[in-house]
Amino acid sequence: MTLAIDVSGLNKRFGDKHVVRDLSLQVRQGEIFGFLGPNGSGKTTSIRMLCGLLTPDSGQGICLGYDVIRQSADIKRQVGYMTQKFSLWDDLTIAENLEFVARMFGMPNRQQAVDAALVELGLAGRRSQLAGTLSGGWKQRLSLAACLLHRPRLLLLDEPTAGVDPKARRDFWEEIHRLSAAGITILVSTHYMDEAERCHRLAYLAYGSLLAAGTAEEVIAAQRLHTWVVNGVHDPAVSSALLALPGVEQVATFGLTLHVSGQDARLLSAQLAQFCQAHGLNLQAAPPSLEDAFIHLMRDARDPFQG
Ligand SMILES: Nc1ncnc2c1ncn2[C@@H]1O[C@H](COP(=O)(O)OP(=O)(O)OP(=O)(O)O)[C@@H](O)[C@H]1O
Repeated sequence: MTLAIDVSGLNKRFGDKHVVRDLSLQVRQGEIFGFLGPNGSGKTTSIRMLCGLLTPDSGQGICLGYDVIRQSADIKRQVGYMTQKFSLWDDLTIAENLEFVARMFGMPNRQQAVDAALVELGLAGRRSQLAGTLSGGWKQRLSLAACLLHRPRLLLLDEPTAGVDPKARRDFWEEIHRLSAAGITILVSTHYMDEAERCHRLAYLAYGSLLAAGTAEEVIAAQRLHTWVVNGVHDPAVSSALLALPGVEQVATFGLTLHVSGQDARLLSAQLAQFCQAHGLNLQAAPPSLEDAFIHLMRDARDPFQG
């Protein structure tokens, strides 16, 4: 197993805000590693520190064989960064956008690299289309092609599929898995559970601290939750009534079903059975989901800026 990233004790402050606290993390080469957590939890800041785009205030580590503090310029050359916003030129065609980026990187054999990227990302048929006229999914594909032009070994994707339809998202993830299989390491920040489940491993951050890391299965198992699903709930008052029962630690609503979780399996099942029988509700045991695990993780996390 080769590690692409191995860092420990990374910290970053902006003014008096401690945005990333003692981050220690290992990412394997060729792995798709997801970063999840609420807005402002430090995902982007962490990712940028890991790959030399931002200097940590303290800490140490290696990325792609280079020191994250002293050799950040060497790391940056090997990184492709796809930001949240489409940042190419609307009034250039797809091919012109890629040619422009290739020139900015000072790449030799520019035309060849652009033609290869167009074919690899399925953009060849649209090479003369203006970028501004593309749908969200195609724009995202063009952004990906642009950040792969210089053949990076590490790819950073910052909420890459926000606002993109489900079919385009699925296609995009197929592409990401193809790149990972070719040995490119991929760090991706996301708020989507289905994307989190497509990552090989993930980290959950809240208020700058790493609360959990591992495969989705490991993150779920570490919470030691037992979950029951209560079906056909139309009355919002049911949720608060359930939350007040002994043994119930959290209730999450998914449409007309409620996921009720706690760590004490016997107490939880006895209380729920009694409640559901009394209220004529259907009750089924279910494996806890990643979202249940994340909600549980957040229960004990405190926002230091809110006191
Ligand atoms: N350059 C900066 N200067 C000052 N504060 C910053 C800077 N960059 C980020 N922050 C602050 O650091 C905190 C963490 O931001 P970051 O973008 O890393 O979070 P995030 O988890 O990626 O959030 P989101 O999910 O909203 O993208 C936020 O409070 C943000 O306002």
